[in-house]
Amino acid sequence: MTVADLIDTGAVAVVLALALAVVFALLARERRRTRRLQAAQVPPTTPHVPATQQRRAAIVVNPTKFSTLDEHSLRRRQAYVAAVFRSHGWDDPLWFETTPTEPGRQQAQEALAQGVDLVLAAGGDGTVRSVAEGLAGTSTPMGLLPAGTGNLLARNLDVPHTDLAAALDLVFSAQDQRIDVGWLEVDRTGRDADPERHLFLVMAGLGFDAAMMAGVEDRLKQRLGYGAYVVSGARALWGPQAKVQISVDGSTPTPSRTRAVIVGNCGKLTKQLVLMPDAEIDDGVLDAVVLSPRGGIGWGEVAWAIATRDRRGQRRVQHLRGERFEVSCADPQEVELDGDPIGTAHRITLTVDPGVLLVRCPPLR
Ligand SMILES: Nc1ncnc2c1ncn2[C@@H]1O[C@H](COP(=O)(O)OP(=O)(O)OP(=O)(O)O)[C@@H](O)[C@H]1O
Repeated sequence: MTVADLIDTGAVAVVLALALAVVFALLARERRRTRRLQAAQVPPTTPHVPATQQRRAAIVVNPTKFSTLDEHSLRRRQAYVAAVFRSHGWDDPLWFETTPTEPGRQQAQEALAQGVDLVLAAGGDGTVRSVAEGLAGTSTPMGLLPAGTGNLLARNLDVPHTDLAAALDLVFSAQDQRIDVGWLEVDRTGRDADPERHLFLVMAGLGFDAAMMAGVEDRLKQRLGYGAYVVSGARALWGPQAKVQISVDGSTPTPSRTRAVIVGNCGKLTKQLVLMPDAEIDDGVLDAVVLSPRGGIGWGEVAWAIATRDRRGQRRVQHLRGERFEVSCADPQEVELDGDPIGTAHRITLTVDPGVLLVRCPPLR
């Protein structure tokens, strides 16, 4: 064996050793995590609370968000959640499953009819939004057990979105906060006599961001999680500008050529990425951002304005505030509701309903 062969063999051995070290470190971390989770899933002891004083929660679950769990793991998780409620002196929760046509509102209303003290939405932002439709205007609070990809409301309210035990802890330690809800009216043809009306909690809008959401394929979302939005966003960046007219609180519509009009009840996309730095979920107004980049440099300016949380706005990024936004467009544009694409429309109207939803979450500020 020559010296070169020895060096080659040595280098291969070092690389293999490093690769093995990484694999073992990852396995050890995974084992520690599993042990921690199993420890956390030991049912805690139950205090005695007379049955007549016991409170009860309902949990509205989107089963598609747990489809990777087998029947046994699903039952174990349900048993763990019930044990946590009992350990706090609550009755076993009532469980409701969503369906494609009844994604949460009806289940929340059924839970209300049964007199529950709290309704937890266990799913993504679509489930949360629909449960909120059932609870808005009532005195029953909504809690979150986030199980989606974006979990935008949970991120905005600082509710843990990757740790079931921490999200459950919050149910028993946090206070109820009043938040605003937004309403989106969708006129698909520009002449709809009876436009669809949807509640939103985070943001709704049309253009680039909606096209990006519409472009996220479910398979990619399962494989890449949040990364799927990045892939779709990269594809949607190069679409044409849309001719829109924007009216705020009844003002004369202002024409503009834009890539996106996004109206927010709150403004965070992730902890670091804040699209509307002034948006507060309990201030009784909506914030909006109008993005009008042209070409790569324009997108660079938009990215810089968002990354630096620029509040003043500039020619490519305009910030607006108001209680009622009307946006109409010459050609139909993709519309998005809390991160979910809902098809195209010629005109959307967005309004705010201040403080009508109680949410159990950390203090808002
Ligand atoms: N039992 C069910 N079977 C199939 N689809 C369902 C069922 N229940 C609800 N859905 C659909 O799930 C969607 C709502 O999903 P959800 O909001 O929980 O996650 P998401 O919006 O996909 O979240 P994310 O994008 O963050 O993962 C709705 O389109 C609803 O019709």
